[in-house]
Amino acid sequence: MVEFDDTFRQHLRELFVWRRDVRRFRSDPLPEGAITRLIETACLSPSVGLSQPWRFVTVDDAARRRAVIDDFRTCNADALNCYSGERAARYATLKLSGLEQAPGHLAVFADKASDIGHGLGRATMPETTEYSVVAAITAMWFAARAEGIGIGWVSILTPARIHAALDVPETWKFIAYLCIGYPEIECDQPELEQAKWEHRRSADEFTLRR
Ligand SMILES: Cc1cc2c(cc1C)N(C[C@H](O)[C@H](O)[C@H](O)COP(=O)(O)O)c1[nH]c(=O)[nH]c(=O)c1N2
Repeated sequence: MVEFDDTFRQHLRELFVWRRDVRRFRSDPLPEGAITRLIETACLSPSVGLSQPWRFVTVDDAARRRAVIDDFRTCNADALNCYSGERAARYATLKLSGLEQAPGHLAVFADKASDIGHGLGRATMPETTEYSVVAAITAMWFAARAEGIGIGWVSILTPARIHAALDVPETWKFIAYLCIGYPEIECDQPELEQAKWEHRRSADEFTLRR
């Protein structure tokens, strides 16, 4: 039996407050085995029917990384073109990935074909496979922060191009591309809030009572 005391709960709350999406990384490498350890923690996450549908691809090959970076550049330029006026000018100032600097690159997929879990919980909601993978990524995000390691989620990418660049099975659905490394700074405010792109709202705004 493990008990968590008030001090632990306070630290846990601080972990939630101080976790950030990191786009600015220091160049020092991650310690040996750090990403493996984070993956092991992620694998403790809940998953529909215990299906464990997460699939991780560590990307070290320079040519594959280059293909991902090139795709990000194309997608980010296209995204900029979707805005106009002051919003476009603000978008152009945002740094939306640390792909060039991050020492670790990790792609995460959901295996839609696996029969682990025997389909439990997925018959009416097949999308719970993807939800399970997102739950694992979130766990990894917090576990990393607890070690002083930053993670940045990059979604300004074309799934088909990531598939091709990484040569993974057809049945794997692309969920996330994560940049991993030590952050340049630590902060308790989202970078997009600092950049005045959007602000955090109170939980009341998102809660209905019935
Ligand atoms: C599914 C998903 C996808 C993305 C993100 C997050 C999530 C959950 N975020 C990070 C996002 O901008 C960030 O979480 C919010 O701005 C809040 O900041 P903190 O995570 O609290 O620092 C993100 N950030 C970024 O710079 N480029 C990106 O492509 C993405 N994509």
